[in-house]
Amino acid sequence: MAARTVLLDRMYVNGEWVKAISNESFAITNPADGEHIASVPNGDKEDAILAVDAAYDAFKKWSQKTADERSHLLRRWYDNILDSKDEIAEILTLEQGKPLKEALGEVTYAASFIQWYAEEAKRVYGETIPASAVDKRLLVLKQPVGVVAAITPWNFPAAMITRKVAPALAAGCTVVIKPAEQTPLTALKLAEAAERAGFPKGVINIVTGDAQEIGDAWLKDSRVRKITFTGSTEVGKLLMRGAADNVKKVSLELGGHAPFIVFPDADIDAAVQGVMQSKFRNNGQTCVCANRVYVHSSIVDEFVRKFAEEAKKLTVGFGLEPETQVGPLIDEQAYIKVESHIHDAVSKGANIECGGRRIEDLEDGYFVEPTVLSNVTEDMRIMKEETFGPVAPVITFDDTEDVIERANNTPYGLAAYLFTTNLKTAVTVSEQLEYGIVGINDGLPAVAQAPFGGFKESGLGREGGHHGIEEFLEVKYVSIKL
Ligand SMILES: NC(=O)C1=CN([C@@H]2O[C@H](COP(=O)(O)OP(=O)(O)OC[C@H]3O[C@@H](n4cnc5c(N)ncnc54)[C@H](OP(=O)(O)O)[C@@H]3O)[C@@H](O)[C@H]2O)C=CC1
Ligand SMILES: O=C(O)CCCC(=O)O
Repeated sequence: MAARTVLLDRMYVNGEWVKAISNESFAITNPADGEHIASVPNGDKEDAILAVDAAYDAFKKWSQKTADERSHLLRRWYDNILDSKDEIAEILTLEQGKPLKEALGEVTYAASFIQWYAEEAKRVYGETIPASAVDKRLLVLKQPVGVVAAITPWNFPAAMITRKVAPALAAGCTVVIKPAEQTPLTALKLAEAAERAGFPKGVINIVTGDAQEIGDAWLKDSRVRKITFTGSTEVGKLLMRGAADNVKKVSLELGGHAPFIVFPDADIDAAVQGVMQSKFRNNGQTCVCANRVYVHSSIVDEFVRKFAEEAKKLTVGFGLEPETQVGPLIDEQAYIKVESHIHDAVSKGANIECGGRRIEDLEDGYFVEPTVLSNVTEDMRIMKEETFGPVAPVITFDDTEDVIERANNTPYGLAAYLFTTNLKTAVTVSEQLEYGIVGINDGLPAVAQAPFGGFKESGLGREGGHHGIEEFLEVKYVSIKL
């Protein structure tokens, strides 16, 4: 495919498009073919601090604006993103690899958070509490926490930003953002759309560059009052430890290891459709995607046959080609993990029902055939670790209590799925799963108006819905003596 160059070589700080103070930059490449598509500033500690200076200054006025004023700007940002959605989606595909149709879906999904929080900005209600003295009045006010630092991953370069930034801005906070090194261009396009909407300078700032330097600078800066992060559990823990030094608030959306359970009474075709959506969305590089497929032994043969038939039909290729349904993995590291999970499973007795190999014709990127494994056992690595790739291990169960225990036997607790036509099974099993999100006969549960987040080591706090804005609000109690 012909090389494409994108002209986005500055980052956005204090309402200006700037280079790094060091004047250094780093290259962004297309994961499909390794082509250079842009260079962006390699920001460091100094750039990170300048961004906080800007956000801290802007906070004074932004937090004093009426909810209507903030709502109006958010709404304009939403409109601008939708007006540019084709351009943003194309850049997203170029830097991230996902098929253009999925990229367009992500841009629309990303915009939906801005639309939702443009409305929710107007519903930050306080409380009055009955006093125990006639001459007292007790009030509870909700106030913005202050400057928020958002650190985001490469798998959803648009939605993971808006899901954090829209509620923060709606609450009256200002933000400094560090996008993933692989996918800063989508973030910069979002900033362009925000600039056109007319946000005051310093309200939204994006610093591209060295993760550790920028992250450390923000952790140490006591003016940053909240860290909100999506990414690996390892980095999430590191940020949580760092945030302890000046007791910042923390929201973490970390790894997952979702069980997908198919009961004997399930509609098998619906379950196959659900697992296809859940497993192969973004090539399996999604923290909520099915990572372990538990199927009742009485229906496993039919399920595996139909699942493998559907997986084989998927067209793998370059995201900008219209027929593509599955793109490349993000990088070599991702491929090494996926390959090792397949290899380990096969060496311990798993059968490859379809896929299982890298696509050699597309050797400039890491393209892996959509893979379904059967005859899987609990001792395989894929049953314990997040794969982040297009591999579905199918394992059998016979007993409901046993499958619940196995599904819960993990440090993760983000999303779980169950397919059944029995109402009692649906209700009782969903209640017992130790997960923040449960899809019942639904492989795609996430929407802007619902809370997204995990139990256990999958994270802290919730994004989306009215819960999402609370993460950016302090509670102030005011006692008035008359
Ligand atoms: N929950 C989820 O949605 C995601 C889960 N993952 C999981 O994590 C694995 C590794 O992916 P990876 O991209 O390395 O995830 P990381 O957690 O390393 O990256 C996520 C974000 O954190 C930043 N970051 C990395 N190190 C630091 C640090 N010391 N201080 C501050 N910020 C930091 C990254 O910056 P930079 O890119 O510049 O390094 C990026 O912006 C995946 O295979 C997957 O299992 C990954 C992405 C998303
Ligand atoms: O992998 C992630 O963290 C993004 C989840 C995408 C979604 O909102 O479903």
